[in-house]
Amino acid sequence: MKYAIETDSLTKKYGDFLAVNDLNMKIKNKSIFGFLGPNGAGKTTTIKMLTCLIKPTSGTATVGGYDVTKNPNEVRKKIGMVPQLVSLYKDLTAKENVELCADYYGLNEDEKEERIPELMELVDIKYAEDKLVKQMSGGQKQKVSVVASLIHRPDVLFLDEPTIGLDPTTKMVLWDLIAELNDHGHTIILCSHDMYEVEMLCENVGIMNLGELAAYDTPQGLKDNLMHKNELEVLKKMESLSSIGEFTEKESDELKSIEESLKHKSIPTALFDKDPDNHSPEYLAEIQKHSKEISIMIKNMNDKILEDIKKLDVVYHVTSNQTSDGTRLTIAVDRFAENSVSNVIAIVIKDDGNIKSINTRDPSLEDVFVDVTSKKAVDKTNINIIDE
Ligand SMILES: Nc1ncnc2c1ncn2[C@@H]1O[C@H](COP(=O)(O)OP(=O)(O)OP(=O)(O)O)[C@@H](O)[C@H]1O
Repeated sequence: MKYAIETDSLTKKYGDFLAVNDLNMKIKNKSIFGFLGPNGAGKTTTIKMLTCLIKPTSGTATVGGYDVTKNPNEVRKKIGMVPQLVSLYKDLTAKENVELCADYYGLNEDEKEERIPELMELVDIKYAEDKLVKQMSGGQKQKVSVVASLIHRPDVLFLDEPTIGLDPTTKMVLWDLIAELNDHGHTIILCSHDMYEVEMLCENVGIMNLGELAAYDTPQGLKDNLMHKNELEVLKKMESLSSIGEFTEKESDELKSIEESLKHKSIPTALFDKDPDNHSPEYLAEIQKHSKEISIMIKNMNDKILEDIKKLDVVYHVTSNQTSDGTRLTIAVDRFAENSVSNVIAIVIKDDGNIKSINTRDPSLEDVFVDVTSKKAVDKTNINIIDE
């Protein structure tokens, strides 16, 4: 079998609302597949159809070679699911939870005796098998969940944000585990908002947006497709007051404390870089008095630069963030358009010479995600909830 999962025009409507629209997707057997998309994109609805929790409105899907509508019981034997919110019995021990799951799948005593310790060893949770779930940490519970989901040796394992909320070390242990499970021949469907996790683990990635499969490729293939976009990052120093031209400069020892107090008010602070030791108390008092106006003036300057940059037809999008040491402009420009980068830089320099650094970088999976999902959702506030 080449594909663990194949969908054919798979569609789900909640009332009139199309949650999944005509999904055609193939997931290679024994691969790790990253399933991405913004909140509400339709991932969970798709997974629910593939795991036979809800029925498609139209279209079909096969999982492990079985049709989800015609042979749901066969599909259920082929799959395991680790939900986002761990669903274990809190008053039972880890081992008791796993045994319950084994009973659900009809394993006999010999099978239980063989598989439970084996899996507990594999995910390194055997040491805590007699601990009550309510006394376990998030990472320990997640591992018990994984053991429970694997007890019937499913071909296809669905993991819904398996590492959310875990510390970096436990995350790495789970990443190793996911790779190891894949080495053991399990196909893994990984829903995650962690781009690093997806990029590191997944052979292929599908990005859902507004109920449709908006992109599907290897992580590198997705990034290559974005190569026409070049990300330009400009870090501007805090503007000096002299560049705004409102105040005179004289010496003062109070400079640092004023700078600090302005910092706490989240107002740009490096207003003093012409000659930092050269400000009079009157001047500094004046700064404090006018700090609100000053920050508005600086914002207006930045807005003007942004407007000028946006007018260039080689620019896809611009964002501006205030950081503790200046303004960070992130500008996506057309890499292949003539002079695209230099035209943008010319505007930034002309309007404001306070440039600290300018860098370009290649697209990341996060850039791909933003690009693919930038189509905005319609207002869905009036949609009725349909119980399934
Ligand atoms: N039972 C339901 N009744 C009505 N609408 C629903 C129902 N379940 C989901 N939806 C809607 O279907 C759309 C897709 O939801 P879904 O849960 O599949 O998204 P998702 O991609 O999993 O999002 P998230 O990342 O937030 O979990 C959303 O707009 C959601 O509001």
